[in-house]
Amino acid sequence: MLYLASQSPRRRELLGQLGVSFSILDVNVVEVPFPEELPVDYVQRVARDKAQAGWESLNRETQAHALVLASDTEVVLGDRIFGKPKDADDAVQMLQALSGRTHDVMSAVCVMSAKREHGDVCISRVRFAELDEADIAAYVATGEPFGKAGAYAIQGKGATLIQYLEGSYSGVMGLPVFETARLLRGFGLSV
Ligand SMILES: Cc1cn([C@H]2C[C@H](O)[C@@H](COP(=O)(O)OP(=O)(O)OP(=O)(O)O)O2)c(=O)[nH]c1=O
Repeated sequence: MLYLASQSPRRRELLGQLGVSFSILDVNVVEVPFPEELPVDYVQRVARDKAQAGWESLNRETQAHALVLASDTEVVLGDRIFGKPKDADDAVQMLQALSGRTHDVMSAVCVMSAKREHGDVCISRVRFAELDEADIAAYVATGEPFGKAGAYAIQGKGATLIQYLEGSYSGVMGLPVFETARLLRGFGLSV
C-alpha cells in the first residue's frame, strides 16, 4: 500500500497522474534550515523527515507492507532559501527578491519501506519577469502566494510572472513526476 505523507493538494494531484492508488497521511514537521546547511541538503532532509513522520504514524502491521512517499519544495535564490511566506509582507519581500532574476526550485522526494529508503532531488531554473510594486501587491492580493514556496504558484496566476522554466514543471509545482515514478519503480510498483 502506498501512502502520501502530505497535506498538499498539488502533491495529491501530481501523484494521481501516475495512476497509482494511495492514501494520505497528515504530517507536520518543523521546516528550519540548520546554520550553514546547503539548500540541496535541507530540502532532502525535510522530505525525509516528512516520510519518517508518516512512517511513524502507521502501526507495525501496516508498516510491513507500506511504502511512504513525501516531498519538499524550496525556492533558492543564491544562498537564500524561501519556504512558504509567513504573511503578506513576507510574500512581498520574496517576490521583490525574485523579480527580474533567475532562481532554483528544489524538490526532493523520499520513499520509505520496511527494508529501505531512497530519495531523489530535482532542481529547476525559473526566470521571473521584472515586477513593480503594483504587480507584486496585485499578485499578493489574489491570496495565491500563501502556502507556496517562494510565494508563487506556477500552476496558477503565478505563470504570468515566469519568463521561462528550465527543468521540471511538476517539480516546481511540488512533486517531480519523473523522479517519483522512477523511485516507485525501484520499489516494485508498476507506474
Ligand atoms: C514554487 C511553487 C511551490 N508550490 C507549493 C508546493 C508545496 O505545496 C509548497 C511548498 O511547501 P512544502 O513545505 O514543500 O509543502 P506543503 O507544506 O505545502 O505540503 P506537505 O504537507 O507535503 O509538507 O509550495 C506550488 O504549488 N507552486 C509553485 O510554483
